[in-house]
Amino acid sequence: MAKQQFQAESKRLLDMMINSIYTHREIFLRELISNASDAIDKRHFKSLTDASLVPEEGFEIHLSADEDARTLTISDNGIGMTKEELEHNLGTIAQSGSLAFKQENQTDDTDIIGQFGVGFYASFMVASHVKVVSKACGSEQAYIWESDGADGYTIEPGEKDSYGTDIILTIKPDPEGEDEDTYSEFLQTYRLAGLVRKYSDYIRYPIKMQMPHSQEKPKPEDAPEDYKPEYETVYTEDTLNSMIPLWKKAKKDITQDEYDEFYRSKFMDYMKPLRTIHFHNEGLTASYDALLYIPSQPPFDYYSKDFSKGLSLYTSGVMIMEKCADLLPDYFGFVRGLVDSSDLSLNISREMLQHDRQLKAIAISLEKKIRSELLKMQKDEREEYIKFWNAFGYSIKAGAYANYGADKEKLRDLMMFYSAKNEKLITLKEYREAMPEDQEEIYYAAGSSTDALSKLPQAEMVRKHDYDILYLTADIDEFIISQLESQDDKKFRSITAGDLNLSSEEEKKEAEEKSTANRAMFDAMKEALDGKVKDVRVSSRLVSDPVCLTSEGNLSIEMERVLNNVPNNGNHFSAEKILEINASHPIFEKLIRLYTSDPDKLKTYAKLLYDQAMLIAGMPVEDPAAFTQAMCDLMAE
Ligand SMILES: Nc1ncnc2c1ncn2[C@@H]1O[C@H](COP(=O)(O)OP(=O)(O)OP(=O)(O)O)[C@@H](O)[C@H]1O
Repeated sequence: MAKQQFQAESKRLLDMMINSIYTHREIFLRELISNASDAIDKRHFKSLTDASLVPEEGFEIHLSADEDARTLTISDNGIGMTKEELEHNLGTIAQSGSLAFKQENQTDDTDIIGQFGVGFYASFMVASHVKVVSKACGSEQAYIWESDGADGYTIEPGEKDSYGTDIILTIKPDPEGEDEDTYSEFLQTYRLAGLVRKYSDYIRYPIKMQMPHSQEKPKPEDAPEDYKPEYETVYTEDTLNSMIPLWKKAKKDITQDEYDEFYRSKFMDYMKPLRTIHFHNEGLTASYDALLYIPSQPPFDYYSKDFSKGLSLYTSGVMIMEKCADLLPDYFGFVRGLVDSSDLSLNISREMLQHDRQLKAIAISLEKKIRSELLKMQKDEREEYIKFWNAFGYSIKAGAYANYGADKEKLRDLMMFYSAKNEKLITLKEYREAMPEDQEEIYYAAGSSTDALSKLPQAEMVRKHDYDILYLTADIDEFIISQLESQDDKKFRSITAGDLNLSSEEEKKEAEEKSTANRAMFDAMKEALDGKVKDVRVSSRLVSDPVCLTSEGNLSIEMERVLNNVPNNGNHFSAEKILEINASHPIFEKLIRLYTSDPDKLKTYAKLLYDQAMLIAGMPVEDPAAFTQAMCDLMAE
């Protein structure tokens, strides 16, 4: 048969595949074994309705290596491939028959691994020639697919006794002159057995291979007195994988490396997980094993609507749902892993599962466990927890804010905010516990960065009292804080809103008197600001800075900025702003003088002071050109 060309894109892909997708060429074996396991899963699935498809010998995968011929064969008694399937699945890279099978059969009732349609081609990283002999279940005829790599493949009729597939790799010759990085290792039984244990230990079907063992020869009857035992190599067919899924093994028998490797291969993450949570739960409605991971970073689409959360759901080691969303609340949507419960019926349909009482009970206990593990991490491994918080804190905060704060109490203790005093993230409880006796409220300031917030004029008075301030730098923070209202009886209070009650009665009285005495001047300034502020007055909170903006009412200046920045938002939000002037700053005397001598200039001063206060508050100046012009005019005087 004439050689067929891979599709043009496939050629390029194949080249990429061989040279760049995988860093370790040894993973070709994992890919081929996964394919074999998928193929058996498919036959297994079909055999549920057609008993004739159950193989007499049982489902199994076989490996055999021939060092002389330099061939490695991976055989399975799975579903096999027809001529068309060989053409379609192996002639087009990125064509996954396994994905199609799942879609056609509308089933998740299998543990099928393949989905991308690229794994098979990893063979070419180690093989110069690949031969696939396959006989599809129910077919009379077997077919042979052969290829040397990028220049194409052939398909011819062939001979095969039983259903299934043999993949025969001709292992590349070792490069001359190099003693490392050889290919021959992939012909050595111990190396192959090691790879199976490393990558494919949890494959549910036995992976068998003839393994050499050294055995003492029987002692001859006429053995001399000084007879020394002799040994010979015998071969036995061994099962290489433990088959017990990783999560079914005892925790003490699993190393962190094994957990990590399982995570990486199952969830396609090249980073190690931040935390592994493996536990068994005995429940009233359902008992289960769970193996959960907290990734070290969010997947690229985590904060988009394309992301779908969920845990794999197994019943007795068989996956019945790849991503069961109901097992995780949205705010813990970053958790990856699986749950295995033999209490769920195998025949249960997906629709039924979604409303299942057992499933709900599992979800509730999973949530509790995740929360308590996170709190444990927060307490005992703060550094790790900060990593977690930086990666997924937004998810927790959004969860606390969603649904009018329905879940906020569950999430409160997990939250962290930046403490000005400690110069690091702390919990609300920690803030509360460290509060001095005389501190009435929990202070916070919201803005774009901790640096900008530390320079807020309003912060000086709070710091003078030696009170801590939480710097809220994420857009959502202030909304959450207002939803949380208080922490252990102490209310949250923005340092830029309302009266902080931090000045003495005397100071307050003095400020009020000065405001009243200069009412006419302040009204003139307010008028010059044309509705931008609700009032101009003498400040009782400023220490050395000349001006600041504060707000009254529920909307803060920072909230105004956040809300107005929401795209396609038809409304314009406006906080009730107060321009506060420091009466002990020389500018105050100047304003008084201008009020009588040059009322027009007072207007310019009012606008400039307002713009400056806006800038300090991290807000844009409305008319930068006018602002600059007024500044320059003043400078030129
Ligand atoms: N041993 C096999 N028996 C039956 N079909 C197979 C076998 N190996 C591969 N196939 C078919 O070839 C397809 C392509 O395999 P390939 O390994 O390239 O991709 P995949 O397994 O679908 O996805 P992934 O890239 O995620 O592993 C599979 O989906 C499957 O339909």
